Amino acid sequence: MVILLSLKNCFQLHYGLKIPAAGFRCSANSGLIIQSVSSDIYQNLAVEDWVHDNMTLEDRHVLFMWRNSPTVVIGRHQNPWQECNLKIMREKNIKLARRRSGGGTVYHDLGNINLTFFTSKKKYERMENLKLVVRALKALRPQFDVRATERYDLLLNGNFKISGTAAKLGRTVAYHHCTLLCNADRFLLSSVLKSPYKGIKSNATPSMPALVKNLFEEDPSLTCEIVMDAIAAEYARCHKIDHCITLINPGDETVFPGINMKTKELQTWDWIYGKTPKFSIRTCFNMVYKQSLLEVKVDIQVKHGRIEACNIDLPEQWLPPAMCSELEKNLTGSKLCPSETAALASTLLRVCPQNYELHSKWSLLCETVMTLM
Ligand SMILES: Nc1ncnc2c1ncn2[C@@H]1O[C@H](COP(=O)(O)OC(=O)CCCC[C@@H]2CCSS2)[C@@H](O)[C@H]1O
Repeated sequence: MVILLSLKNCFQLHYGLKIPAAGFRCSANSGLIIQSVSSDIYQNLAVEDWVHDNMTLEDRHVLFMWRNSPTVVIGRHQNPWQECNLKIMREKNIKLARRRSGGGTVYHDLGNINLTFFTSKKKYERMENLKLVVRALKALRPQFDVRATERYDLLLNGNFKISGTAAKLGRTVAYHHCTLLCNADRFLLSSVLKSPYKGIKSNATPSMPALVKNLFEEDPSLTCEIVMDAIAAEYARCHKIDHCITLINPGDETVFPGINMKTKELQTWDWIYGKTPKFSIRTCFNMVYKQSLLEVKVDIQVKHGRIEACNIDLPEQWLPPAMCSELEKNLTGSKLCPSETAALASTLLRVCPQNYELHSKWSLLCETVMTLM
């Protein structure tokens, strides 16, 4: 059963909020199932942050179900340049988000369900949650062969990953969240989760690529709504609560005071790219200029997503060293970001000697450096 309640009523009736909420009353009911009406990753991750930061969950638990428009979600300590193809993502309008939990990189679209299990830190139990999902799927289709692994993935037919897990343990509240691949675009998934950038050295958490499959490849008659309803039913049965899904709007400040600030923070360049652990790129390009081939070596140190040091090595007779140093100097301190580099390159071109050949060589060099971003 799905009901559209204002969460103000719902949370205020059922939950202890740390922040004061007018008319707050706490009922004996100990569990709640909510589903987001938004398919925006930043808003949905903000709901997780909000519940984590504002709710006291002693003896209470919440299941949050949510789906997103096409997005790549990296773990808290990951490097997006190392994990995904940022160029394809920009071309195809696929968002990039950094979540607060650790672990690897996954692809989301409306064919992927996300489940967040909130509990007190004491009651946090990833395997129990995954078993609940397995039971729900078995209740729907008893023939499904879905099992949880030691690393908390769900595998279909023993080989194919359909779910990945990550978690965040706060001081008192914890959450375990996982994906469930139902009918996501597998072609996009594999093309965006391949990094084209070579020569990256970093201590960032690497992902563990796996063979994936969609659950609906086993039974195309299923829909995400049917699956979410089955999971809600099993959650309700286990926690002895009503099988009722409360729809929430993560943009509603009257229900989630302060949530829009959280959403904004998750959208910032400084959070998504700037939180990348320090890394270096050492690579070599072959540039073609007037039918001749020349080699460029690039060595870049990146800290907080910004170029901390940069060395570009190319034949002196091709470009005056002073111009090359000018580019290095200007790149230092700037974001590892193609639009910032493009703006910087066009400013530099305006002040560079009015010589057609030098202009085109410098443009080519800037474009080449931008392919790293
Ligand atoms: N949506 C989805 N579901 C399952 N597996 C996926 C998915 N997308 C990619 N993959 C596969 O998992 C590996 C990465 O596995 P790895 O084990 O490195 O990482 C994870 O599983 C992280 C799960 C995070 C879950 C959060 C829940 C809500 S927000 S994101 C990737 O290379 C693909 O092979």
